[in-house]
Amino acid sequence: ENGSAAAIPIDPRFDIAYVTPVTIGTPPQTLYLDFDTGSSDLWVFSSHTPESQVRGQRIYSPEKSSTAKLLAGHTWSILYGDGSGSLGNVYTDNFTVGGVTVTSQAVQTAQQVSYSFTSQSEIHGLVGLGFSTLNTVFPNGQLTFFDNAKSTLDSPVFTADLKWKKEGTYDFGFIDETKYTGEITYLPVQTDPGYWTFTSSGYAVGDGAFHPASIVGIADTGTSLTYLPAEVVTSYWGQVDGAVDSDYYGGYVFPCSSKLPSFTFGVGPANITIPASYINYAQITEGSPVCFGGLQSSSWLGVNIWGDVALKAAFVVFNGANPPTIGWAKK
Ligand SMILES: O=C(Cc1ccccc1)Nn1cnc2ccccc21
Repeated sequence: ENGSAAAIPIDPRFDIAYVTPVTIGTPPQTLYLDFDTGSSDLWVFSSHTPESQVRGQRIYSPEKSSTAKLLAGHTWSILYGDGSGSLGNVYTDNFTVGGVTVTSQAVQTAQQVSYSFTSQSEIHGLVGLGFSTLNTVFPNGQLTFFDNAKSTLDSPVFTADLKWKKEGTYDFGFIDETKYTGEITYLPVQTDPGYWTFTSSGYAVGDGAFHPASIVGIADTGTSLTYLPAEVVTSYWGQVDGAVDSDYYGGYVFPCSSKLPSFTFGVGPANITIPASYINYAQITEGSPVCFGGLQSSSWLGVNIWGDVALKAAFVVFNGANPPTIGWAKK
């Protein structure tokens, strides 16, 4: 059975993250979760999360679900690249998103969450859509929702149609031709260690010359911004008067009044252009004349990340066939 679900920005001012409604258990408990191709744990705020760490989030209570089963002796603990993290124990239960149901999905219940999760009341947990090799459940790693659902889908794919400051969609099992223009360019995916890793064929700043290059990076719906090699972001921000890479603000900032160039990245023989407006990410604080860039250096990360700033400029196909591929189309 195929499905389609909304990807809703959690903040109307800028696209920090997107959440998608899911139901867990019997009777169904509805939570809004961050679908994240950059990790592979499905975890939720729960009745096991200390009240001091819950601030407005909806919680999953397995004890109120007649279909919940404790996965005895299993625990999990995850640390994300931005330093946030969570840990807890594991149940299996019915899990439905956009009409696609997995009857025995591993649902990781949080017994601890870091402050950055406590502080974001609109995110009630995560659904990892990376490869299941990254799952942190011990002693037996669990399968992602997509890996469990794959065999019931018409096609082993899901697509991301994220939008700038608007609601987009995740589709499961089919490719909606009305959501993109032209052709989809498919690229090989490196599945080790478990991210959707692909190689971009280069970049251009604004209307400037295209620079052929091999930029290996991950397509990560769980990361807000896009982090690329220093030489790429330096040539981009070099075109913006007053832009500086600020230690104080932790990245490239620029005068909000600046006219930014667009940014184009190669996908095989094709390319995707990120409009300047997506790269004018946000004012440092409400009303500030200083703005934070959506394109940042990856040099301190050790990995290039095509986050939401890039993904929302395209229609992206995550093809879970063997071998997996990733498809990019304009829209
Ligand atoms: O952890 C990262 C990569 C990152 C972002 C920003 C700075 C350094 C590294 N993204 N991510 C992917 N899924 C996530 C889930 C929660 C938090 C971050 C998440």
